[in-house]
Amino acid sequence: EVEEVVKRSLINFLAKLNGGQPNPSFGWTNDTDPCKDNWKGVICDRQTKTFVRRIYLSQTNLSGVFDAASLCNVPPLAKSLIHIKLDQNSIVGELPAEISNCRNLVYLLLGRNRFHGNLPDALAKLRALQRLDISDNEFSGNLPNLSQIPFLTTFLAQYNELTGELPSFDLSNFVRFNVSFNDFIGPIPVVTGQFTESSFMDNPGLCGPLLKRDCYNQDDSTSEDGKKSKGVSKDEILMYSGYGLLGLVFISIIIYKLVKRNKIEEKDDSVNKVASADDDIEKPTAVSSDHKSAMSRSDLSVNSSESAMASTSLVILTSPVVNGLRFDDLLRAPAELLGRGKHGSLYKVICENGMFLAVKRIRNWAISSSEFKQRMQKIYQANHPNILPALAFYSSRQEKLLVYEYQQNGSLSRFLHGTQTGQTFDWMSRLSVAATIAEALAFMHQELQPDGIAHGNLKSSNILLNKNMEPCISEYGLMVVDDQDYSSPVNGYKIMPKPEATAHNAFKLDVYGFGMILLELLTGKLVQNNGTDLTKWVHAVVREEWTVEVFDKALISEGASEERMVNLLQVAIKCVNHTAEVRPTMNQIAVMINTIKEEEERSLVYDP
Ligand SMILES: Nc1ncnc2c1ncn2[C@@H]1O[C@H](COP(=O)(O)OP(=O)(O)OP(=O)(O)O)[C@@H](O)[C@H]1O
Repeated sequence: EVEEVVKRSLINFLAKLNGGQPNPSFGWTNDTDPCKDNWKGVICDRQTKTFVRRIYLSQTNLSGVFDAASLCNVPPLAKSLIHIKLDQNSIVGELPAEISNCRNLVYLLLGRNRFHGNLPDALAKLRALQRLDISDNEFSGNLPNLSQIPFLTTFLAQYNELTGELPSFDLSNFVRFNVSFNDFIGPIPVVTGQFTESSFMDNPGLCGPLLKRDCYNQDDSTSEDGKKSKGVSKDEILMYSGYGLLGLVFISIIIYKLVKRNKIEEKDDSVNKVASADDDIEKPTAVSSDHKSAMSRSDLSVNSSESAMASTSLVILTSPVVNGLRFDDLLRAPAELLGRGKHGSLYKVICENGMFLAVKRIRNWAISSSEFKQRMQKIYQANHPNILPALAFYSSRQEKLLVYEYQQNGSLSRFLHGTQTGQTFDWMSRLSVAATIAEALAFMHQELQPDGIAHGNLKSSNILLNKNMEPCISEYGLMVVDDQDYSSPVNGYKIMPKPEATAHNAFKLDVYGFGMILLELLTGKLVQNNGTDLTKWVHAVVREEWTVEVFDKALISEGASEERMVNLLQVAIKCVNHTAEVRPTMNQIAVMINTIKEEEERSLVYDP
């Protein structure tokens, strides 16, 4: 059931929208449940029906105020809400700054109402926002810096009284954009492709080639002799390009010298930079994760033209942690290579503010930048607490960078197989880890099924333990599973399913990977064990008869329930079935594991 506090706040929210009166015809009442009792316009998550995802109250004769605080200052609601649609009503008042606490909002549609006043600056903090419609209201003042919102693709603000300059939107990302019929001034953003004058019309102060209004001559449109000046003269262009050329030569010389010096210094320096210029010729050997090298600073690890261009193009997703971080900051920071796989390298990077980041660098991934961005957007929006979110990303044709928070407690693989930990990993903890990962994956699969985005590389080294020792799945969706990936062993697993190229099978491949993680948890054995294949071995042992031999000795000596270990083993065996089609879905798996976990919990309560 939906939490009581959420229910109360929703009822309060609707009463304010309705001019202070509760509206019984909407069915939002104290004695009913928002998710189970058909509250008008309330849509909840499909799986558990316990959290409110969308509020759709378009065209419902609402004429009160939008009390954002009663939605967004209530943490569970603020976290779960992704859509708010209130367009085509007669809502009055301002848009409160509290809206920025609903940080997972993807749609905010407020068009065709009677909102007035300034838009809160905090609106720009809605990092997940994709569609913002404030059109046909009476909003005034300047726009917040909405160009900071990485995935905004629809912005409709026509028919308001907005003033000031437009933020520097990158219109190539937009599907719909309209700021016409306002009082904006200054240059319009660079317009590519589909947008025409109609997106900007009726703003007398706007200028730019599209509007046939020259921005250079806005204030001083006539020269002394009364003729219209043509902006920058030919002579000036020649003069400036001369300076530019000279500058370029000068910079190239400096760079050449620095690179030379840097290379000499690098000879004895075992430190790896996130992007060293000669990375391509480095031998592709994996460096063990406990490789500890002396850190040193290097301020030239990428050619300057790339870094200059890139300094603006790191897309920051979660602002508070990495705000202001630039691509070239990353390249310059001291870094330690943690691993180099078939698909990319992973670096531990120390930021200037002392924060540790993990930066995944993927080269030559044949995916266009816009496709990649869309993919990141989808994953970011799915948003589950046990999926490690990327803090930022960068994409160019040659390489993609993903920035994650570094997890000091390492991976599940290290925890299970590492010798140094000295901590016991008991049965209940293993079962909880399995249940948590299963649930998180089931959630992600459900959210991302329509887009065909599976994890693609699920294994115990991609399950990280956060500071509370809870498992978090990292690198979700960084691998597009294609024919080739199926035919060659991924993850170092010996037995791989036959080539199956559909997106559907990418999800089944995750199920296989999850099954292998279960086997690791149960047996305590490494997946890649000098040719001894874990699934083959497990199958062989199991074929004989159900036997305790397969289980980790630590679990046996702890006295873990054999019955429940066998139950979990059966789930694992279903997951690693050679025929992808007969493997269960992650949702079914999550249910099975939860049942086992509940039985375990009951036994803990009742057993003396
Ligand atoms: N955010 C992170 N914090 C701490 N350690 C991490 C983080 N991400 C990955 N690691 C660890 O760094 C090591 C190297 O990671 P990397 O992703 O390169 O290796 P991999 O998962 O074995 O291979 P690949 O994912 O390329 O198939 C792994 O042991 C992994 O557990």
